[in-house]
Amino acid sequence: MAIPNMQIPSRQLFIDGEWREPVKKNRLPVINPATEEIIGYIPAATAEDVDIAVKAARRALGRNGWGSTTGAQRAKFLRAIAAKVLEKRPELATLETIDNGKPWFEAASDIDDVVACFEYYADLAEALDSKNKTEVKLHLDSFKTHVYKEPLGVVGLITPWNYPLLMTTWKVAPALAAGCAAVLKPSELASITSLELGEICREVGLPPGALNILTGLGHEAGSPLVSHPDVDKIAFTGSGPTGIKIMTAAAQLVKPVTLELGGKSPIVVFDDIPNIDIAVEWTLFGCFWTNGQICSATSRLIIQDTIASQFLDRLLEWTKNIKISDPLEEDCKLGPVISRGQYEKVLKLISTAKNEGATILYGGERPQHLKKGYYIQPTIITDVDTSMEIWKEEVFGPVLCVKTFKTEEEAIELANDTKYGLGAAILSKDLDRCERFTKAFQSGIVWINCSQPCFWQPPWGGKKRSGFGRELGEWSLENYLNIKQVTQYVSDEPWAFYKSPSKL
Ligand SMILES: NC(=O)c1ccc[n+]([C@@H]2O[C@H](COP(=O)([O-])OP(=O)(O)OC[C@H]3O[C@@H](n4cnc5c(N)ncnc54)[C@H](O)[C@@H]3O)[C@@H](O)[C@H]2O)c1
Ligand SMILES: NCCCC=O
Ligand code: NA
Repeated sequence: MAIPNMQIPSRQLFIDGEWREPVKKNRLPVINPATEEIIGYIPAATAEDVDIAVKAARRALGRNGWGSTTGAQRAKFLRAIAAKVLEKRPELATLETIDNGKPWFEAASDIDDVVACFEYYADLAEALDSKNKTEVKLHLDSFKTHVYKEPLGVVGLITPWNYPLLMTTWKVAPALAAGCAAVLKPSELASITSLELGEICREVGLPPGALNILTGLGHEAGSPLVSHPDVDKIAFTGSGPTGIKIMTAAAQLVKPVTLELGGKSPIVVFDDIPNIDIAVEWTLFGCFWTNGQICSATSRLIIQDTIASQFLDRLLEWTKNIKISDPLEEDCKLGPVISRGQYEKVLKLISTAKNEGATILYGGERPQHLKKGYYIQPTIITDVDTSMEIWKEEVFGPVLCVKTFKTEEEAIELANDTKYGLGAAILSKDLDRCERFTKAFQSGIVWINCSQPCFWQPPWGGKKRSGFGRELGEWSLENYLNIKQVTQYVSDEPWAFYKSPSKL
């Protein structure tokens, strides 16, 4: 398929179903990480815009628009959004690529997941109609109790830059399916496709205020959204430090949050793997996909010592074969990281690893053939000690660190030697061993004989410093529902707790 060339559309904030200029009229530059050039501007929302958007969301819940829809009616809008996204797939993929830097074919695949997600939550929205009032059997006949599942209210959705439209969809689709009204604040480093979702919602006639999109800086737009007294919940995906700020601010209002944070996930490889090339490819994919900017990246390779030398030799051959290029080029498999800040952060982590005594087995620098753009070679670091920063800290770039082990106990200890708990992978022919590791891994996600495949039906999330709450599947719908107990006294007899005055 020919990759379309695109200029990024000039958009405003999307509030109450229309495009509106920010109150302070500020805008932020959009930078293409492959060229370091400014390719456009996005509106910069501030607290004043947040208040306007939250009021629009609240109105949407109250009037005969969004607030009184059935699940079946909401499903129609979600399916219409899915159809429009599919129609615009090539253009959205190109916009994603020039804004985020991921290879075009990866961006296109993300768009496919966006379509599937909206369709999936349309089905769940429809099913909700028969589940939003269910009886709970009691031990007494004098009462009848029902449980109502109703929209939680106005929800604030704050998303990162690594899968811009997909992370937006992971929140917007279930929130709308549940009947909430949403205010979305995408990352200022990659907001373009989220704004295009606003245009798609406008084109399909989503009732005004159901979805509002505010682009802008975290402290100028995200923070006021978290602290706004008329926002009922915050769903956040991003870094640990920001998650702590958000949780602290939300706590002042006893506001519920879900936090999908960072990770430093392990991939444990045993010497009984039936095919070394298959294992090597999963190891590469687990760390270098999405230009290495994956929350669940298995960025710590823990390899059995009996196979380590042979495995690393093969890993090197595969790594040298990765095509690093402008992400709009066919067959690009590694593009630039998102920004100059991320580029410098990743290189600093690599240089610290070297200074602490680790060996840069491969990579660690800008590719020679790419003089512009935030490109970093896929990097493999060995002779790593568990005290080193490279072992402990999330890089969020194409950097794999390696340690060997002799016994299962040692492998499990190394795997769990992290403050995070998002994903974990094990490659072994012995499925009983894989079951033992599945139980031993301190994580929310386990991959067996693979790494990273991510589907919209099962739950996604972690534990420890990777946050809490689960997205995707039916779990995500629950994030946006209020569970209400309704108990009715159905007896004609007096309650008779107090003596009736007539009997005194
Ligand atoms: N667990 C997951 O599913 C998942 C997915 C993607 C990324 N991440 C994590 O996100 C990090 C990288 O993403 P990032 O750089 O965009 O994270 P980030 O924390 O810098 O920003 C995430 C979002 O939060 C906003 N924000 C920043 N400060 C804020 C504040 N004080 N109040 C409210 N909002 C604020 C930003 O504008 C952005 O929209 C990595 O640590 C990665 O592991 C996790
Ligand atoms: N494959 C989706 C991973 C989300 C975190 O980065
Ligand atoms: Na960008």
